[in-house]
Amino acid sequence: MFSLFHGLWNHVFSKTEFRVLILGVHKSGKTTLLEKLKSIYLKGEGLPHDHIGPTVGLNIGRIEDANVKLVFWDLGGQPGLRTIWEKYYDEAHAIVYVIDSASASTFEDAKSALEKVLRHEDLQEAPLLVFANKQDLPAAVTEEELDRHLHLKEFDERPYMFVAGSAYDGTGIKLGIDWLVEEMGKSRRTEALRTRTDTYAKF
Ligand SMILES: Nc1nc2c(ncn2[C@@H]2O[C@H](COP(=O)(O)OP(=O)(O)OP(=O)(O)O)[C@@H](O)[C@H]2O)c(=O)[nH]1
Ligand SMILES: [Mg+2]
Repeated sequence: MFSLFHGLWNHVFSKTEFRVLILGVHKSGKTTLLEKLKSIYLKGEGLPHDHIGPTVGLNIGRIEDANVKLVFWDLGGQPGLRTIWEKYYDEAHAIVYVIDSASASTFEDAKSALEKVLRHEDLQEAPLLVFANKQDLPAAVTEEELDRHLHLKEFDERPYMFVAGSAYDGTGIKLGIDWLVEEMGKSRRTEALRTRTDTYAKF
């Protein structure tokens, strides 16, 4: 009887947990974004910019919003490390793809790496937030210019949104996360992952 009530209690009151991959080419600002996310949602400090080096392994960040728990996986974006990304696709509910909007010379690489991510069958239907980072720099292009450059609509049907922002000053972050949480809440991918977990739980 206790376990029945316990299960019911958990079902009604526990927060849904979503796993979000933070991807993008090296130096686009993924880890800085993760630290800013933590400082905004956990109201702590987060690592100072000058303490953040290139990521080689995996950084994990956990935050809680009003109704959900979010687990972020931040991976290294150097070319030799991108093969590791796909090990995490199968379990992820959504993707945040970070682009350095002030570095036009990296756009082609960012585009082809993103195309590869979106083509992968383990990430089907995962909502995509493209974070046009470093808007605090004068050279930054707008999210519309970036959208035009990447031509995502031409090959992908999944829900996606471009948000301009800065991992330094925090602009765009809440807007992007609110959108992502809403999309994950109603996405077919979330439904598929939930069904899979329920099936495993029966065995
Ligand atoms: N001006 C500015 N610089 C930023 C911003 N976000 C990150 N940076 C800088 O960009 C550089 C790369 O930042 P990281 O967060 O290490 O980039 P990353 O994408 O995690 O890089 P890898 O781990 O190598 O893939 C650092 O010098 C950061 O301080 C931003 O919003 N504005
Ligand atoms: Mg990093």
